[in-house]
Amino acid sequence: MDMPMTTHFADSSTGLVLALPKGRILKELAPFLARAGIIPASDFTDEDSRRLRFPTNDAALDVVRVRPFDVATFVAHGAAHVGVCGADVLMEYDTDQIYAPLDLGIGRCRVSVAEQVATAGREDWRAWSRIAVATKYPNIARRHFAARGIQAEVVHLNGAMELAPSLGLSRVIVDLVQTGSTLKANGLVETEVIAHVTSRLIVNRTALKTRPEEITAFVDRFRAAMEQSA
Ligand SMILES: Nc1ncnc2c1ncn2[C@@H]1O[C@H](COP(=O)(O)OP(=O)(O)OP(=O)(O)O)[C@@H](O)[C@H]1O
Ligand SMILES: O=P(O)(O)OC[C@H]1O[C@H](OP(=O)(O)OP(=O)(O)O)[C@H](O)[C@@H]1O
Repeated sequence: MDMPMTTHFADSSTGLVLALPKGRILKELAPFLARAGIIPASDFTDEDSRRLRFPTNDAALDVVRVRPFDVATFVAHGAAHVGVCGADVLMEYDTDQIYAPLDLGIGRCRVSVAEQVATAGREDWRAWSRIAVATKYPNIARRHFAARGIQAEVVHLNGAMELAPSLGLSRVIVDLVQTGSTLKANGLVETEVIAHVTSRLIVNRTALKTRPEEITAFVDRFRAAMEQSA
């Protein structure tokens, strides 16, 4: 993703900031945090709390709770030193400022192409030079179709992609699929898997260079918590 990359580190006398995604990953992540001995302030899991930054039982670690895509933005800019996000977000964000040392094995799903059951297999769009694609992953979609010599005309949506084909907004969608029930409920069928997705622990590369002991200790703490659950 093209963006000016500014790094905003507080000096190294301040603690680390861990960016976590609100929503479904956070629920799956909770046992890992507990096993890693990270206990955020009690209102962290309170959906009604308006607080966004939370101290933890470790005076050298604060947690911030942000939208899943924004975890990558906070970590890439160094506003957070470490974070957790889906591989889908990393593929879309596509920056060398983020290092992803640990696959947490949670948030398992795939990024796929889907189309209407009614049209699937009738006209082969694979021979077309352009195709309209509804997605919240414009970069992934463009790259995927470009590799097949097809120009993706992206309709950028933030949700409810499944409505797009039946309402004439696009021919196909690129979205996350886990059980397939959302596709099925909306008359769609998965036609190609672009990538398998799990959540990753991510690290800002500059922080890894400037604060190697702290960051390595943090990654090791997470790795140990994962091994305990294996
Ligand atoms: N059905 C699913 N099964 C498993 N993992 C999923 C599924 N949907 C999303 N994920 C993973 O969880 C991450 C966050 O998805 P989630 O649906 O919680 O947020 P979102 O709807 O993308 O966020 P926002 O509120 O910003 O729109 C995704 O980036 C992906 O890695
Ligand atoms: O294959 P399934 O098991 O049906 O899961 C896939 C659905 O999960 C995600 O949506 P989510 O539930 O996160 O809602 P969202 O539209 O708010 O992202 C994704 O965008 C799909 O719509």
